Amino acid sequence: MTAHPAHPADRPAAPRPGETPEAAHDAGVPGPGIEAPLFTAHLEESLDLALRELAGRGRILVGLDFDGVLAPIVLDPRTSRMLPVSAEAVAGLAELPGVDVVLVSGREASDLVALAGLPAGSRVIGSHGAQWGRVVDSPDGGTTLEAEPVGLTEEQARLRAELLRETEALAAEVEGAWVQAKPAAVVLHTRPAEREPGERLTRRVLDGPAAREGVRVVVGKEVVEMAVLEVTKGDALHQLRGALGVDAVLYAGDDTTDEDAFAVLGEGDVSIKVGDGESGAAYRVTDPEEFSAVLVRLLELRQEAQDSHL
Ligand SMILES: O=P(O)(O)OC[C@H]1O[C@H](O[C@H]2O[C@H](CO)[C@@H](O)[C@H](O)[C@H]2O)[C@H](O)[C@@H](O)[C@@H]1O
Repeated sequence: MTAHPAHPADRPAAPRPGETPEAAHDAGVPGPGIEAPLFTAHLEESLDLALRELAGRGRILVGLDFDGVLAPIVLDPRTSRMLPVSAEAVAGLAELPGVDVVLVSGREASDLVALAGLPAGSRVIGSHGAQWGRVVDSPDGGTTLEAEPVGLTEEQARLRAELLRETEALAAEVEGAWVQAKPAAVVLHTRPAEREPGERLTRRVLDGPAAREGVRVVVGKEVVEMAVLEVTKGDALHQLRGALGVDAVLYAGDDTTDEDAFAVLGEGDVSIKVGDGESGAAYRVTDPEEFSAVLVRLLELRQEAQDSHL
């Protein structure tokens, strides 16, 4: 597998001209404590170099989208699971000194924590930036989420209730389509529906409830998110990096909402688009499997950088 630079013009997912196996680094080599991935990925040299530079910085923030990045896309979001290699690499990174890990997702923070099994100390930003939380040790020996509830004004709560009612009424007409209620948003899911009825339904929802004043609309992968709060993953990531005072950030995402996060990154940061589609990210990998090799490589490089400072 090969990682490719992403570009606003959406470069095709083909091997780099002239790339040789010698030029590529074996990113499938596991770091200490990580079992060998079932595949060997060759990260593009420029991505490998960027990861090496990032790993050598003082304090770093690793920001990760969940669906389509850590967990492959599936029909039913309740059955999503992180790839085991990614889960181990994320846990390993979270335990290293000077590394902050944050999951940044459209999902609810509690949902993320339940699905991701993150170690204590990890952070979560759910609902596209509306919910901030932290995984902490719980008295029973496990972990739990510590998070502020999402606060809506009366007007926002009313709008959310109306969006839910209207969207559910429209979705009921299309087999397979369903509606997810989130603390600050309503989401239409069309992945399980037939393609044409699903697309017609998406248009009806965009022209109907989504067009209401005060609704922030994001069209993602077979989803239409209608939020009643003005938040973005980019604002949240920017705010968190400032609060932590980190020296550099890695952010990886696969969907439209992740573009806001890529946009707030700068020199010395690393942005990675996972999968197809236009992107402002600097690098691209093909899928969550290939991205797991990026995480393993970052873990390995950070451990190396740490050892060399001993
Ligand atoms: O920001 P993300 O972590 O990427 O979350 C965005 C949405 O992800 C989920 O939906 C997506 O993944 C589902 C499971 O693979 C898939 O069935 C759906 O079609 C995808 O759009 C989640 O269900 C949404 O709530 C998130 O907003």
